[in-house]
Order: sequence, then C-alpha cells, then structure tokens
Amino acid sequence: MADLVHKRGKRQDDNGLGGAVDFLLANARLVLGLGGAAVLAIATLVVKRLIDRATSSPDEDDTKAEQKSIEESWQDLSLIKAVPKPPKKQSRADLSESLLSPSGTLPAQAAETHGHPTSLETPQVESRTLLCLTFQEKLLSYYRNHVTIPESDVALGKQLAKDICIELQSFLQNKCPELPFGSMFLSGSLCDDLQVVAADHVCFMLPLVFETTLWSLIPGEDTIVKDPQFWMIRRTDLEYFPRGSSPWDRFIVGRYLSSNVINEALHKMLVASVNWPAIGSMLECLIRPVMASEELKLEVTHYETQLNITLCPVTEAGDKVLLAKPPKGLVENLWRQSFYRSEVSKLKDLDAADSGARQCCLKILKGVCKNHPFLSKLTGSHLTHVLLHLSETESDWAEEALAARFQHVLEALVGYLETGFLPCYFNSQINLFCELLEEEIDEMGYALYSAVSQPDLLFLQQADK
Ligand SMILES: Nc1ncnc2c1ncn2[C@@H]1O[C@H](COP(=O)(O)OP(=O)(O)O)[C@@H](O)[C@H]1O
Repeated sequence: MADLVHKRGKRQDDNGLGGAVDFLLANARLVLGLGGAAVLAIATLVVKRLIDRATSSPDEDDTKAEQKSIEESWQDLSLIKAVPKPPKKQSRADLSESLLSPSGTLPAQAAETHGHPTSLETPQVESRTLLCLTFQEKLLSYYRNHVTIPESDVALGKQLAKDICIELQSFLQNKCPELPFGSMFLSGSLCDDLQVVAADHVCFMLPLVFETTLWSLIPGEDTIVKDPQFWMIRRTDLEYFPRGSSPWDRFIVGRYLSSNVINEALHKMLVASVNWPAIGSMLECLIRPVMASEELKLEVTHYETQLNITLCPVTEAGDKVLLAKPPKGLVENLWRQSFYRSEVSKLKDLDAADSGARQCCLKILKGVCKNHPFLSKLTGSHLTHVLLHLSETESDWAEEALAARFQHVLEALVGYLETGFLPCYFNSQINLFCELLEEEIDEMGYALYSAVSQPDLLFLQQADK
C-alpha cells in the first residue's frame, strides 16, 4: 500500500515536471523566436526523456512507456517545426515517410527545382527556392570560413607528427627488437585533406607483422559477439610450433592473440618508458601521454598548436585491415576491421569521376558535428558511409546541388537513426551505429529531425558555442 502511495506521489511529481516542460516549449516560441525555441526544445526534450527514464518505475511495461515517450517527443518537436504540422500523430517509424511525402515539399526538392523554374510554380515554391539559394550560399561560406584549415596549419601539424613518429619508431625498435613492427606511418583525415576546423588530430599506424603460417582469422559472426565487424586471430599449429615460436606468442590469451594485451604493453611503454621530456625539448614541444584512456593517445603542445596523436596498432590479413581496437566493454581479444582506406578512396574516386562536391559536403557535416552538443558522436566514418550510400541513388553531386545533397544526407541520417542501423557500405551486415547508446541515437535523431525542416539550426548552434 505504502508502495502504491509512493508511486502515485512520484507520478504526480512527474506530471508536474512534464507539464512545466510542455508549458515551456509552447511559450518559448513567443519569447525566443523560432530558432531559439528550437534549440531550447531539443535540449529540453533530452532532459525530459532523461527524467522520464530516471523516474519510470521498473515494474511498468517498458515497451509501452518507451513507445509513448517517443511519440510524445516527436509531437513535442512538431511544436517548433517551421513546416506545417503533419495531419496524424508522428512516430519515429513514420518519420522518413513524412519527410519524403510529396505533399511536404522539401527544401531539397525545392533546391533542385531552382535550375528549372516552370511557369506553373506558385510564389510559395519560389520563395522556398530563394530560401534554399541563400542556404547554398550559407553552406559555402561556412565551408570557407569555418571548415577549411589553412594549409600552413596542416603542414605544421604533419611535420610535428612526422618528427614524433620517427622518435617513437626508433624507441620501439630499440626497446623491443624481437617484435617485427613494420614502418610506422601517419594516417587519418589530416593526411587525406578531410580534417576540418583545426589541424588537431592524427593517427600513427603501427603495423604488426605476423607469420601467416602461425595465425588464422576467425570471423566475428562465429564468436560470442556475433558481429561481422570484429575478428579473432587464432594461433595455429601449436603442436608443431610450440608457444614461443612466434615473438607475438607472449600476447596470447587462450589460443588467441589479444588486442588488449598488446595495447596494455604499448600503453605501459608510452606512459613509463619513453623519455617524452627529452624528445619534446628536442622538437620544441610538450608531449604528454594520456594516462586514463582506452586508446593510446599523446597530447602535443607546440606554441599555439595542440595536436592529439592516436597510436593505432594495425595488421593486414588478405584484403582486411584490422585494428587492435576491441568493442567497448566487451571481449578483449577482438580485432576491429577498419574500412577507413576503402571509404576514403571510394569517396575521392567518385568525386574525381564527376567533379563532385561529396568531400565538401562531408567536411561541412563534420564541421557541424564536431562541436555540436548532440552530434559529436557522429564520426567522419558514419558520414562517409551515408554519402556513399546516397551516391548510389543520387547522381548530381555538382557544387550547385550542394544544398540539395546536404539536405538529403540529413534526411538519410534521420532514417538510419530511426532504425538504429547504419549499414557499412562494404558489408551491409555490419551496423556502424552498433556502439552508440540508445540515448545518443535519440539525441541525434531529435537534433537532425529538427534540422531537416530548419537546417540553419545546425549553424546557429555552432555560433552559440
Ligand atoms: N590507414 C588506416 N588504416 C586503417 N584505419 C585507419 C587508417 N587511418 C585512420 N584509420 C582509422 O580511422 C579513424 C578515423 O581517422 P581520423 O583521422 O580520426 O578521422 P576523422 O577526422 O574523420 O575522425 C581512426 O580512428 C583510425 O582508427
């Protein structure tokens, strides 16, 4: 009984909070204007959902509660939408349908009609077209003024990284001459002209060379994780070539080469063995290994320049590139297949073939996501795969179609977030969203859903930062 009274009391509190949030949302538009209200609404909705989650009692029907709160959230969002409210209740599942419905003329469609105006077009469509033209200009100006990094900064970052890379390679060779490392090299967006806003991070790829006869790959689907993005590296022929025959045998757990044990050994060396102060003073910079990090990271300060370096142990097996980067909080022996090289070269090839603006579109999106309160978990890799999927159905990637394509990417992203599944372009069984939390997916969904009808919001939130 006391329990029931407690629950009732709690529900009343919840209602009070929910009512206050709804009142706030309904009135924000009057006080703050549309843009301000939208920003406030997204933030408020996330808080509301967190409150919902935190206060919902465990014995409630979880599925029902989840469905209701998603429905309410989309309804709340319709309070701030610039486009007319859809006639029926919106749910997450209806979203892409309504975004793509012919009755709700999209800015993207309007942008495409711009080049071919017909006398039948209503003034309403023309004014939308005009809006989109302005948006195209805004995108290009954002690209020039916020996204693009001065060449001198890129060159400085690369030079600094190269110098540190040489020092680290020679340390590793001296410290562990028995381990067959390949030549360490610089990689990532800084080297592929795909970095945005600031030249602030780079990867050191450290190749691990294995004896092909002693190691074999086990697909992730055949392991307990059942995920095709991950692989295990199994030691074979232990009967004929006992433990110790391979220099990598000391990193075996069970019969498998442990990515985690290799990372731990390297972490120890980075933190305790490398003489960073000496290397730093020689290169006129301050180098600090990051202690509490799941990845192997170095923070470098060189006058005004800040550079984050990630050391990525990597091995190639046939056409596969595997990183010693196990899935978060799961089996430690796993190796992650990286599609970085394939995705970047595919994108560049497509642009080269039709003088397309895919890379420009990608960089604008990366710029937007980089400092966005809810979108920072969307990586360059996620965005690249969305662009590659979209390139299958959209053929016009000329710069003049940038606003339309940008809009389409936002819509496609909302669609993938709805299902919580972003298929890898090179293997549709792999879900590139699989490591995102449900809350993160929801937050991104809200932010992008509102951005579809008001893409300016994305830039507004940047300016506010
Ligand atoms: N040559 C490579 N081979 C395999 N994976 C790579 C390579 N270069 C980079 N990566 C992976 O790609 C990820 C993204 O690279 P990064 O430069 O951080 O791109 P972004 O700026 O888009 O985040 C890195 O974390 C790394 O794991």
